Amino acid sequence: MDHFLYEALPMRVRFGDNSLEELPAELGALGASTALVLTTPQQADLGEQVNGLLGRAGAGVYPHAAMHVPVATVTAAREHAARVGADALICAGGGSTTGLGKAIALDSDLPIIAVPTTYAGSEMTPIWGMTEESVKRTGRNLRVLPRSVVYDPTLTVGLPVGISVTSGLNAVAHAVEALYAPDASPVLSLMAAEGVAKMLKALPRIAGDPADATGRSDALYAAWLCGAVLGATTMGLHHKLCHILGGTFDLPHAETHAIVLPYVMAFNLQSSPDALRAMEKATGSDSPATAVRKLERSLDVPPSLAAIGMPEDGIDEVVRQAVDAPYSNPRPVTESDLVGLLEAAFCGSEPE
Ligand SMILES: NC(=O)C1=CN([C@@H]2O[C@H](COP(=O)(O)OP(=O)(O)OC[C@H]3O[C@@H](n4cnc5c(N)ncnc54)[C@H](O)[C@@H]3O)[C@@H](O)[C@H]2O)C=CC1
Ligand SMILES: O=C(O)/C=C\C(=O)CC(=O)O
Repeated sequence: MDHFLYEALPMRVRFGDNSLEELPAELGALGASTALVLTTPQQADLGEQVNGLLGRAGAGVYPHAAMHVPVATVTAAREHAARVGADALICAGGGSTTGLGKAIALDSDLPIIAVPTTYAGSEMTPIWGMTEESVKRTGRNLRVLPRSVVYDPTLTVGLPVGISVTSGLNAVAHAVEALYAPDASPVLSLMAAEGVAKMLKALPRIAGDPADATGRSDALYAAWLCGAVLGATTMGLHHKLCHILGGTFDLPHAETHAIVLPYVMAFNLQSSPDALRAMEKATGSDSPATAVRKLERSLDVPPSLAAIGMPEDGIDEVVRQAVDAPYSNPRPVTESDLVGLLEAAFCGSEPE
């Protein structure tokens, strides 16, 4: 057995269809009396539903969460939470909504209950992120870790197939990087491999029928596993590139992850035999990067970074930022490696 350190994160999870109804009990378990519900503008109706469920404990809905957590949005949200006297936050939505709650909690210590409706996995991590002047900063702090997570697969049925697929691949990316992280451990690797296998099986089911109950439940369970391993390990090259791409060009988070993933897998897995073996098993292929890319093409994931709006002359800037402040990685990364990888992802050529 390897030598490793495993640190469990303190958190409660409720999982299952209609578990949203158990939200008031979760708020009670926190000892909170007034919760502000955060959503994106697109999910304001869900916010109203959640606020209604809370009865007198509902402090209203703040429907202004935005992708990549702009600092100006955080400042306004913090002021609003203080104004309404909230002593807890409910984040009902995807990673953007959880991210806004975390940014508020970073300064205020307000406890968070997350009700995830995508597969991003932020609800399982102490990682926060904020974007200012086109630069995304991230950090880790246990203050932002949700105290409780309510996973209700019925809330994901309306997630459009396109976002379901790319969000699921965002989750897979967390697991891939956890498999070769410097702080990987056997327990986390089991969770990561199971998360990948379950997610890759669930996505075609969801694409075939967005209301498929097994597909939705398995995908959300996989998202939990993948988010948990992201929260417990150090991110590598893949996440670094996606954070730069998202922050610098305001590219959509999940699509960016989905597009970049097979290229980083092709680059990194050969340097980590254990991760390679786990991914071969999880994908059922002796070429996991090709298998993931093939699945993406069959599920209509945008084929390239160019297709989601990255400017071609942006590659140099991404390389500069990635070299300036690298994340840990199993394989040493040179500038010319990065240029090659980004050019391939930009054009959508086959990952080598
Ligand atoms: N800190 C962390 O550990 C992590 C943070 N993130 C952050 O999360 C953000 C991206 O989150 P995502 O979940 O990919 O996207 P998102 O939260 O921006 O959601 C994408 C869109 O889908 C809508 N939506 C969400 N769930 C829906 C549902 N069930 N039905 C219909 N519409 C729905 C949202 O309202 C939004 O318009 C990024 O800022 C990223 O950095 C992502 C992963 C981990
Ligand atoms: O890139 C990811 O999916 C994981 C972490 C983050 O997005 C960090 C953040 O909250 O910005």
